[in-house]
Amino acid sequence: REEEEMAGGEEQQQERILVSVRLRPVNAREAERGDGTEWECAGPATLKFLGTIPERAMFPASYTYDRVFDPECSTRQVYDEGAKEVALSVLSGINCTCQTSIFAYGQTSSGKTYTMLGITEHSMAEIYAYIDQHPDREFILRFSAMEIYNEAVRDLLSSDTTPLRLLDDPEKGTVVEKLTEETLRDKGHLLELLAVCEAQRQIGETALNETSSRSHQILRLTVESSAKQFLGKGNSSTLQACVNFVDLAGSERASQTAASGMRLKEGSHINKSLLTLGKVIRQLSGGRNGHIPYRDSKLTRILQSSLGGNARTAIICTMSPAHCHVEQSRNTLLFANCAKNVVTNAQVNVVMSDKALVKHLQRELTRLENELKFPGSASCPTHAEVLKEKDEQIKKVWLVLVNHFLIIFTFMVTSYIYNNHLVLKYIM
Ligand SMILES: Nc1ncnc2c1ncn2[C@@H]1O[C@H](COP(=O)(O)OP(=O)(O)OP(=O)(O)O)[C@@H](O)[C@H]1O
Repeated sequence: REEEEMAGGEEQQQERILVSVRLRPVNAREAERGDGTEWECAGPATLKFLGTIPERAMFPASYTYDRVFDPECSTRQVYDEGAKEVALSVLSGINCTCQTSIFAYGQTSSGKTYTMLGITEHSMAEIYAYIDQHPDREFILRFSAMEIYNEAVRDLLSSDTTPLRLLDDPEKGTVVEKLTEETLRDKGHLLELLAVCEAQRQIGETALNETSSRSHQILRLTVESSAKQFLGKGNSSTLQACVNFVDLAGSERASQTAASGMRLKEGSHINKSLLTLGKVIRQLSGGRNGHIPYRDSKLTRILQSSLGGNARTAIICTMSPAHCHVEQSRNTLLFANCAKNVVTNAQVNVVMSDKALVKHLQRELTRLENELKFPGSASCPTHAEVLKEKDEQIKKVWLVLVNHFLIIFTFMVTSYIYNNHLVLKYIM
């Protein structure tokens, strides 16, 4: 029955990016400097600028998002109210050709990694809990991980540090060539791989953060599921989806991070790609007119489908409440303001086998023929009208049946041509 309900396949839902802001507590360094708190949460969705500096008077006094979290909020609460809905949509078949993504964005030392670690853990735990509660379905989970360090893409599940190339695939968009994809045995296996990623990621010390992430990290979990009772019978359909957990490197001021040499170079790459991300978001928030500069950075190329189009996305913007970071915090909020105006279209997709589709249509035909033979209800005015209506319905079903045969045939011919002749373009 579940398989039957899935017939028809695709449904579009227009929605906005879910945007929340998390204030972290003042840290020891900021407290030592005697830096006061410049921001407070005035309700569940409003952030207030306390405006203690006269020259900041032109800043907006308050900002509204889907949710704001004060320094006392736990990561669990941030997950529940700012990410869970998006993360778990991976289980309802939001299409894999679109991207379900959760981003952490903010200046260096504002709490992105702290937040994303928790969000990833909670999401994975709930995905596995869901799998345990659905023994009637067969799940296949695959995991991959990459980082973008100094504009080079690196596989975090491989010890080979050779930069990976980006390819333009006509169907999937930008794909990372030769990226390792592990099929997960169980939750323990996933935790092992997460630990490998943590160990492999580029971390460095700056004046603002002892363990500053020097790269953008993208963890990707792909979930495929089918109903067990239909498996191997040729009439099964598969739900496919994937979710990205994106921990961006933080924007930074060289004067504040006291960066020089290697750290300075890293900082300039980070700022450049974040600038492109900002431009893309700004352009998208204006209704996607004109050129959108996705190709100006590896980050925006890889995340293109998460940002516009066929996507479901949550962004958690992290902020320090301290006085010394007001300028950077304001930039973060400007980014958040643009992000909340970006509209995406999530498609719920079911990959249905040809046989399943034909069977479904045949069953519908039989049902209509039976209704015609045994008109059970007296609600129709005349027998002739009933017959005419049923005739029309049968014609329609036949038309749909013929159409689907044509689509399947065209698809098979196109696949044949594609497999034999089409070569992906290689573009770095
Ligand atoms: N909400 C929070 N509650 C308590 N501690 C936090 C919170 N957010 C961040 N921290 C602490 O602040 C420090 C910096 O956090 P984190 O490394 O997550 O920042 P970041 O934004 O990822 O920085 P970078 O961009 O430099 O990598 C860490 O020691 C972290 O434990």
